[in-house]
Amino acid sequence: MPHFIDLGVNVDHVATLRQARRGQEPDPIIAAALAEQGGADGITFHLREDRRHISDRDVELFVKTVQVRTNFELACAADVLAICCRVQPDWALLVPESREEVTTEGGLDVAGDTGRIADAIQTLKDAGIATSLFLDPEPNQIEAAANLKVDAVELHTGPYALAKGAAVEHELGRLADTGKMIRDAGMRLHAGHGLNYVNVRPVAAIEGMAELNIGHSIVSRSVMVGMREAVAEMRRLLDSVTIAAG
Ligand SMILES: CC(=O)[C@@H](O)[C@H](O)COP(=O)(O)O
Ligand SMILES: NCC(=O)COP(=O)(O)O
Repeated sequence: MPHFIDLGVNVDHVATLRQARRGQEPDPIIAAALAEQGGADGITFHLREDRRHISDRDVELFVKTVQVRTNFELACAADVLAICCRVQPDWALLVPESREEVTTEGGLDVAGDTGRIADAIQTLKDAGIATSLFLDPEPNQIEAAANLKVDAVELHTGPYALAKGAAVEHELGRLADTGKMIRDAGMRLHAGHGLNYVNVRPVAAIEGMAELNIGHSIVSRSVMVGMREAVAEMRRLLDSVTIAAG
């Protein structure tokens, strides 16, 4: 059966460019509108504790202006959690954060959770926000997520994106195996991190893949061809996988 994959466009790094001069442009709000015109099914944004790119102002405006799904990425930090519950995005994706990291390095350790993640999930649920966890493709993590009854798991595709040679198939296998666990547990299967125009199709072809969240590669392409076209190119790639799946 063909499956139609939602494309979530992460506009964090439009804000990275803006923050390089601490100015007003480029504006991620405008980028999000152009991404929608290019075919985005959702807009993803990560309000980090250090506010290195997306700002509180951006988040307030996204939820007022984005016409497709809003996906608010955050760590289990009380202040950001409170902002998320107040602005009411459609989705919240809990991710790990450390100040020293260049970008997200691994998935949440929900299997080793001492209650902090569970409490954050309940807070989000009480606020009526759909919940997703950013996890490594590890069976114990998926089992722990299923026990917490989250709406989706976003598999961390970073190791796949960095893999070379035979390791690529191994990483794809990990994603497919844990992807089946996620679907069997009744959760939506999402994936993201490090996906680009070259490596995306095998991940998109994983059975039951419902959504891919892609940011850095689309923003990078948009510097050359514009955001609308960069998103449209990625949209065409994902649709070609659906057609091939027939
Ligand atoms: C969880 C993930 O892979 C990204 O959505 C996250 O936003 C990466 O952090 P930066 O956007 O700060 O690189
Ligand atoms: N959750 C992954 C995401 O939103 C985008 O990650 P990347 O494509 O910027 O690596």
